[in-house]
Amino acid sequence: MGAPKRGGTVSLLTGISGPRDLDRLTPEQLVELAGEIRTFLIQEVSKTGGHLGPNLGVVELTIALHRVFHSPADRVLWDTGHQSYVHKLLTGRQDFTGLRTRGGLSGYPSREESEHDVIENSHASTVLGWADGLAKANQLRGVDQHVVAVTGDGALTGGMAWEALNNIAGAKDRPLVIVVNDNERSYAPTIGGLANHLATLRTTEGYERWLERGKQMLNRTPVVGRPLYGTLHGAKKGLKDVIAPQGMFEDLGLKYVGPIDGHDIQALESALQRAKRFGGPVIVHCLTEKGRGYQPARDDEADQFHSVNVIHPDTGLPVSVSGADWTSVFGDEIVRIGHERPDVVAITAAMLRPVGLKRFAEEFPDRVFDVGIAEQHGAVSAAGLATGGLHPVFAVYATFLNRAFDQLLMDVALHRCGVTFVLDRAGVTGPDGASHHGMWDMSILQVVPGLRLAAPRDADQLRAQLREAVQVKDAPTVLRYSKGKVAAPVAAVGRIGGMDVLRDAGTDRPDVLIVSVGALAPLCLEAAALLDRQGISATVVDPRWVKPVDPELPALAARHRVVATVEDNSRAGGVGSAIAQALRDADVDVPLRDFGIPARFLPHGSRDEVLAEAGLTAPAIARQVTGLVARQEGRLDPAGLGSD
Ligand SMILES: Cc1ncc(C[n+]2csc(CCOP(=O)(O)OP(=O)(O)O)c2C)c(N)n1
Ligand SMILES: CC(=O)[C@@H](O)[C@H](O)COP(=O)(O)O
Ligand SMILES: [Mg+2]
Repeated sequence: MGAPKRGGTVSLLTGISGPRDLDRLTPEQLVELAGEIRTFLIQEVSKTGGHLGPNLGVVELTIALHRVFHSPADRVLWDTGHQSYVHKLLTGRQDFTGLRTRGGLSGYPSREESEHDVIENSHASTVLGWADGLAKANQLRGVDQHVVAVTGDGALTGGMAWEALNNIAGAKDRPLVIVVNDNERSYAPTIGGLANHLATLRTTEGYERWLERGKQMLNRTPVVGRPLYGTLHGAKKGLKDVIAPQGMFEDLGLKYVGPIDGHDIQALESALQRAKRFGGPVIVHCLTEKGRGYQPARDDEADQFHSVNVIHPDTGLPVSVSGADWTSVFGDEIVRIGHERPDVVAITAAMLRPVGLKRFAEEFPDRVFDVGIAEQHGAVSAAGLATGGLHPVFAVYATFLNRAFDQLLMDVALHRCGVTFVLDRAGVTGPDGASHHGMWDMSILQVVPGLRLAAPRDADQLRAQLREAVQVKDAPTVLRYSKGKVAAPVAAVGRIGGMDVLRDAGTDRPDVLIVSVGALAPLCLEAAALLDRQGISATVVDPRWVKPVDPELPALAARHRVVATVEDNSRAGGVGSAIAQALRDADVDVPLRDFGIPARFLPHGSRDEVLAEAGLTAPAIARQVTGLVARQEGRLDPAGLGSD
């Protein structure tokens, strides 16, 4: 029944090896367990970093869910999954020492970790789609299984959530429990009409509590109470209409239960039991508080500790302050541009601060649009803004642009709209794992006619290319840069066409042309130095704008024996592929080796660990290039290049 806690009392949490261990706990013990979990989260996530605020907000909700529903026989699905730490604690995973690091627990559900986990994708607004599909499968196959989808209020601002709700509401006989974890925030307060409507529903909070208390009171007087409760319950609908106007969920045809105090385990269990028995789709609207029980999180106006780095548990202050990052370089430059260009406006998909638009919003409050977690809408509305005479700059994480590809292609590019997309967290990000690596943008964007794509190598280039981008009025422009600290400045030693020469080979018949994309310039220069030690001469260029391929590049390649392209993007269809095609189109027959991320899902770990696993290290590149040259010339043994 659990190991002794400090001070000799027994820890309830360590006695939980699976959800069924919750069944034997008394209501008092459940409250005590919730306290232990909060203490655990604060102590452990402070050491590793992670989604502390969201998880502090779902402690009681997760306990109630796992008491009422029997995972994995029943399926409990999490939207985005960043709030699944408590779920992990209750399903046999209590070693958080390696959270989000190589070999440690993922920061999101993971099928590899547990049979209790289903959705690994950390892109928001997908849970209702998953649940709809699972419920349809169960109905078709006659599987007796409860499906529970937990979605945040923020995730409900995503279009896919409403596509799913439209389907779910259309099937009144298909059981499905939707839990809305309403903490009124995404990072910042959730925007839009939905948030306003949820607020209206919240005001009927007294109604449910009144009903709950009435039921308890009347149940205490069975002779009179029960018939009276039945009368009252019968009057409930009319009463509710008086106290609380019909909500849109009920207008859609969904049974609505709530709002429920999301920190009252008994109220939650009562509501979930009602939902469990309901023979069709039902919404349980739970009111929770992000960061609950941890004052530094509650005081954090920005995002209530949505995602923290390593912090002091007592104060919530960061243990170390990182240097200038790509995001802040962008954030400062877009403000300068904003002062010069009144037509420039900014768009964010519920991530104003994470993408660096806080200062722009402070300086130009009327010129920044938070569209909610709605990247598709962000892209289409950008086409509208451009058509209306403005120049939108849509700042978004590279991986989240994936879902707005069609809108970028068919709304922005087809209509030749001057929209600038600024992709933060491009390339390998690291701790957030497979669905967060921004490794696809330079592949999918290759097919967009007219689009111009830049990969700045350092802060100066980011500032310069951002300015070049917002000058383009008849096509989409894209800038993409990594997560975290900005790369060390790399000066050009010359220019060929639009390409910066970063290293001259020092001979008029160099062996290797290395095409360095974006932030990997230092890595490419290091590889060139290793090659030089082998007597292999290398030119290093940074194309700056990687799409379209610089017209001078084929001729430059023709003056070398081999070409190597190096990019922090999938190899499949990336910049290397585009350059290879340009060489073929120019009849330049020079062997090309494209270095990039293999076309597979990469697990979480540090950025350097994942890049190394992808073969993106200087020794690995130099070794392979040596082999290529050797094959060309029957020269040198690549083994002489040292280890990674
Ligand atoms: C498509 C997409 N866009 C942006 C994000 C970044 N993101 C992660 S969590 C989050 C806020 C989610 O808010 P909500 O659904 O209310 O959950 P809460 O954190 O409040 O529990 C955002 C915007 C994402 N995961 N997916
Ligand atoms: C869950 C989610 O999508 C984001 O909160 C993600 O964790 C972003 O992390 P960083 O902002 O730390 O890159
Ligand atoms: Mg929320």
